[in-house]
Amino acid sequence: MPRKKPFSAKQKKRQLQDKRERKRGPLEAGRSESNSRSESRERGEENTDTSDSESIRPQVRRINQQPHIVRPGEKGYDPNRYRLHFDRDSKEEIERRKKIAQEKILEPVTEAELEVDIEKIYRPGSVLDFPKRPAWGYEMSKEAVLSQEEKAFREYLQKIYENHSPRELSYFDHNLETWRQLWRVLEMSDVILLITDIRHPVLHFSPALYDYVTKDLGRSLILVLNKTDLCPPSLVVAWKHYFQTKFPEVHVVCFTSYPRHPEDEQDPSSVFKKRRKRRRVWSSALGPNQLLRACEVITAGKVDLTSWRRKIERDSAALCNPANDRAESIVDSGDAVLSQQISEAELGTPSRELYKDGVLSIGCVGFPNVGKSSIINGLVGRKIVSVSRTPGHTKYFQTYFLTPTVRLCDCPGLIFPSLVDKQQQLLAGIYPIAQIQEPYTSVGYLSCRIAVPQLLKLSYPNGVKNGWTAWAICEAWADKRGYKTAKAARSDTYRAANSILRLAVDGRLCMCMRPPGYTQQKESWEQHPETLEIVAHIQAQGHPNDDLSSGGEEEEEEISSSGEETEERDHDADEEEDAEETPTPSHSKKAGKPKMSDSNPFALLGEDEC
Ligand SMILES: Nc1nc2c(ncn2[C@@H]2O[C@H](COP(=O)(O)OP(=O)(O)OP(=O)(O)O)[C@@H](O)[C@H]2O)c(=O)[nH]1
Repeated sequence: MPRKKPFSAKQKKRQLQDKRERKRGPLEAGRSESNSRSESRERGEENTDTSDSESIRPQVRRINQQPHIVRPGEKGYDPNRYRLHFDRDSKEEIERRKKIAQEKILEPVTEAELEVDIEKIYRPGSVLDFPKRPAWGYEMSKEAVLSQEEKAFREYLQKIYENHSPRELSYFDHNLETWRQLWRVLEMSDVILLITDIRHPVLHFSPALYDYVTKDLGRSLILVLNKTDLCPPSLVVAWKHYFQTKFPEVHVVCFTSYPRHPEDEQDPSSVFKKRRKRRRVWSSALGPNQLLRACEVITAGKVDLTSWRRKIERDSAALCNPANDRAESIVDSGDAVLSQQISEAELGTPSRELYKDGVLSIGCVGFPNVGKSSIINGLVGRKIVSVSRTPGHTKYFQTYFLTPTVRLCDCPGLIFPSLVDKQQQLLAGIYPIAQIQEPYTSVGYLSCRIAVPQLLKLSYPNGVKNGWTAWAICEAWADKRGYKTAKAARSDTYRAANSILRLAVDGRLCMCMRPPGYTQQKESWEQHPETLEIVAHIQAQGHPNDDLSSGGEEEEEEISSSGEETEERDHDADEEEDAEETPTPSHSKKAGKPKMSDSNPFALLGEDEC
């Protein structure tokens, strides 16, 4: 018998990789075959001195694979087929950007460059559409429906790539399975909540989806400007007006799951503080009342929403009376939230009747990481959906009954194609940071827009005198945090870059985009009656941290070296878990004090909307 040839781990890895590539569809194979193998090598080169480069390489490859679609129960079924999937950059492109990051001295951009117009990035009416489900019916076989969808999806991608070069295109989702989730949510929802992050709302608002929902489906669309705690009230007001003017059929609601005081964002030391979210935080979300009001306007009495109103009143009473245990009050009041698995047959077609069985179905749709799951928790008043700072955490849609007449549906994050700068997308948190192929350009992009070296209190690293490059910022942050490579004990710039990007995505290094003309009219937005009213309201309610000891809603914690290390790992799913283990402090002392969470200051923005 011939002797077995030795087979190294590296060869085995290559063999598995080739096998996976063979399984991929022709479109994907054609596009990425040339650089797929070099990808891991290139990541290796990039991180030869990065201790965790080995573990990152397979992740980087994984995110770029088009999943091989096999049904549950069949051989080769891939439970991770809903993962985010984008086209990837070539090795040459990455090398080019890395060189620039090392050499180019960063210059701050003007304030006006932070302004973004949706027309420029989405080109409404162009091929930058989202894939729509081809017409189907129950008389068609499952195979026929699937193959028709696959064909339509291939054509959709082809059209985009025929009209735009990969360099000008944003990252967008190439995974048909994720779009299928959106189709299901659209088919079963009466109202669509399009959730956006207030720091980059135009990035997250697809005009194609707006048109499809309001015109083709004849449904209502509520735009949620979420995470309003991260941006000054004047900017929230300006964005609200921008969307209402451009998209007249949209209902705008402002929301935050973690209310905080505007003073906090001016405090540079807050960069070094980690906001730890505690169990009771969900009950203090700002916005449920306004969302209810928008739904009341939309349904115009066709659905009985009194159970939702009663729930909000009860939750608010429970919050004002901390002696009540929140969980008990929910169970006692019969508000246990039922999650529901929906079968294909139950979904119905887009033309299904509105408010079927007297139930209002609300579909929560949006980019990854905009806070869809957090909004669901905020509406329910407690954690029912897991939340993570890693985008793409929600993998498949799930429905929950908020009350017997209101059903919520959480959709996985979707990335619509656009022409927005990829760096802006990365800073908006669409891509798992641990899997970014080249993070330095994003650090440079951020540093041209906010004063990163000052905010992080960085000193020039050895040999740097003439100004900051993105690379030097990462080196200085690595030196400050003590990030060293395992092999050569050099400054671990790759890890430092990841750390800076995490701070940006979390909002501790906060970059906010602005609507066109905002800079010129900044003062008038700051003096806008709606802004002044909101500021006065917030100030009258006091600082939310005043009652931290009483409510246990959040706590700011200095980042320690080791603490950040835990955070650096990509396995940060379910960030609430830590907090759940932390005992909730007693809340007897300041129970009577008014809280910011008692009412939503953004409710002042409009009678029926914000
Ligand atoms: N500051 C702030 N952070 C928020 C708010 N809502 C959510 N977040 C944070 O944003 C991150 C993403 O929240 P999720 O609710 O998991 O977002 P998602 O849209 O469901 O994300 P996917 O599962 O990727 O689709 C988490 O780190 C949350 O803590 C908010 O109102 N304010």
